[in-house]
Amino acid sequence: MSGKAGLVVLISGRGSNLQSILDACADGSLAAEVRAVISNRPGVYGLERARAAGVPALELDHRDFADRASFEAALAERIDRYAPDLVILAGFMRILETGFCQHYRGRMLNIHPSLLPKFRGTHTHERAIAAGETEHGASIHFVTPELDGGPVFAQAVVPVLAGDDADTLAARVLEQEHRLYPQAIDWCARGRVRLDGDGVLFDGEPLQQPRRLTP
Ligand SMILES: Nc1nc2c(c(=O)[nH]1)N[C@@H](CN(C=O)c1ccc(C(=O)N[C@@H](CCC(=O)O)C(=O)O)cc1)CN2
Ligand SMILES: NCC(=O)N[C@@H]1O[C@H](COP(=O)([O-])[O-])[C@@H](O)[C@H]1O
Repeated sequence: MSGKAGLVVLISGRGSNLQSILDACADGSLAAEVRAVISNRPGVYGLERARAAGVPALELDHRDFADRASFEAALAERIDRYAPDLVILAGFMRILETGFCQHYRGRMLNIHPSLLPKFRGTHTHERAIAAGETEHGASIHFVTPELDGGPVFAQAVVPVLAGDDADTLAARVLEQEHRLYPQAIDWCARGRVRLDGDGVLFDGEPLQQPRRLTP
């Protein structure tokens, strides 16, 4: 037993957040090890990142299954072969059904590119600009059946600058995502953050507001 938390990371694309997690595990700033990476989309670059790090890289194409439930049953079976302490969604672009969420309740995290509860769903950067927001950012939350509705316990904030478009804002947020996710996972890996009913305990105390990453 290495004493490190075991992670299985689910992706659907390029995997830059996966890379930040792999790098943090390698430099020791994250007390965890990535035991496997699973993508619902074949051939994505995130799988190359996993292979380059010597981590098992699996493809499970949701389009090969008759329905969402059968895909998720197969996904859970593969995840559970690695007996993870935490399941990490890192750009995993499938809505998960209740049974799957309950199976991993309290040990499945997601990163969302907005300051939840603002801008749940997709196209968050465009929507933040259109809404005239002066601040935007990313959130880490426990995954529950309610899409992007799980308890948020960590956030990173960036300014929305004059002249920003979705791409420039997304790039500014992504830079902070790469700092935020490893820190948030480390808090969970060390038992400092725990799901408590519909809330979160941080060092045993109810968390009233998400912890914000210092700039
Ligand atoms: N039950 C939950 N499932 C998921 C959550 C969650 O909080 N509860 N977080 C998402 C991540 N996510 C945003 O952060 C998100 C992912 C996917 C979608 C979506 O509309 N997916 C479509 C297909 C899109 C595609 O395949 O390109 C779908 O599943 O039909 C919205 C938000 C992960 N899942
Ligand atoms: N709704 C989920 C969602 O939009 N997640 C977002 O997808 C991107 C994945 O990038 P990556 O593959 O480079 O980590 C990240 O910006 C993440 O916040």
